Amino acid sequence: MDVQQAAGKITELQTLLNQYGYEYYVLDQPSVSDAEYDQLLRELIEYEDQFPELRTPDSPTQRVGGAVLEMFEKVEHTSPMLSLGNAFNEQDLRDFDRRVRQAVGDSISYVCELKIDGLAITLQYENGYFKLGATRGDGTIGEDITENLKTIKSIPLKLKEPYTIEVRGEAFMPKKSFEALNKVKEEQNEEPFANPRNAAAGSLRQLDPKLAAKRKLDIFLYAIANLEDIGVESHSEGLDLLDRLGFKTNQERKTCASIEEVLEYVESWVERRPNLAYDIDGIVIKVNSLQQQEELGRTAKSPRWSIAYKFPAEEVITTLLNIELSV
Ligand SMILES: CC(C)(CNC(=O)c1ccc(Oc2ccccc2)cc1)c1ccc2c(N)nc(N)nc2n1
Repeated sequence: MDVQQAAGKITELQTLLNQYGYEYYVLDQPSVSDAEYDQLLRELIEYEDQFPELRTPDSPTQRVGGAVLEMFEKVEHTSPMLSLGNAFNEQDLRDFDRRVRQAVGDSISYVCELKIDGLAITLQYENGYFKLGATRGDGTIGEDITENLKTIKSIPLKLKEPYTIEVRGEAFMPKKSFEALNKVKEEQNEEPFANPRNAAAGSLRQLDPKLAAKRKLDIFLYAIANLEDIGVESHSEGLDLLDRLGFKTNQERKTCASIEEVLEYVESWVERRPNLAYDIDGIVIKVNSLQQQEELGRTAKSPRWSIAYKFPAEEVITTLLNIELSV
């Protein structure tokens, strides 16, 4: 086979495998069996080994490529990775709503999102290609963990449109992956992880990407950092754009027209939380209109247009139950 024919075959396999990977890891709607996917991937690896000049950065074979690192390089975020103020009860949420309405008037729409219990990360794309991924760090300086993030199959190596965009999200370990990992650790007499968040943090801190790849991490994206470059009017429009570009966003989000609706949404998740495939530690509420976000502004650390409602920590409930049972 000459290089022209190989180029055609490689492009066809890369496109097919990236589409199958998107359906499986982002949409959770696989259209082919694992066996068929693995067979096509083996074929692509063979072609790329024969014609290495035809290997491209977005090829699915490039996900677990990185060498073992000595350390992680520091990286300065183009815009700060802000943190969220907390609300612990209904009154805190009503106070937040009152502050918002005093500042921007009464025609408000909120977006409610699950607060995934993982690690905040940022992903930078240039003309649609994944360039760099980093941890939050102190909000201004993080660590470059690009090679480890490439092993997360739901992170696209190439977007569906050639955007230059920086997105923020939460990397996490699904509950099933956490239980399987701890089972192996116990079998090997190793210290198990206390919770999926610690397991995800430990996995992303691995200097060898091959170890990170084994940890089956996942991600939900929840913000665009360079909104001024992207022409959207609302936060929910921004999230729909992320879906269109091929990112994985959390589909449980809900646009609410009032704080009453927000309170109902929060209440509904107290019961539904145990059935989720991943841990959440709260609900994030954001003012939807970007113009109103601008008017509300931010403090040095966090936006005034968003707040995180935190569920009571579960261990507190268990402890209280134990005390009650023991008396
Ligand atoms: C709202 C924001 C803080 C992200 N937004 C930002 O980090 C951010 C960063 C610069 C911004 O604007 C600036 C641009 C340039 C300079 C300064 C600020 C605006 C928002 C946030 C934080 C944590 C979240 C979480 N755990 N779960 C969900 N679901 N959403 C979350 N959202």
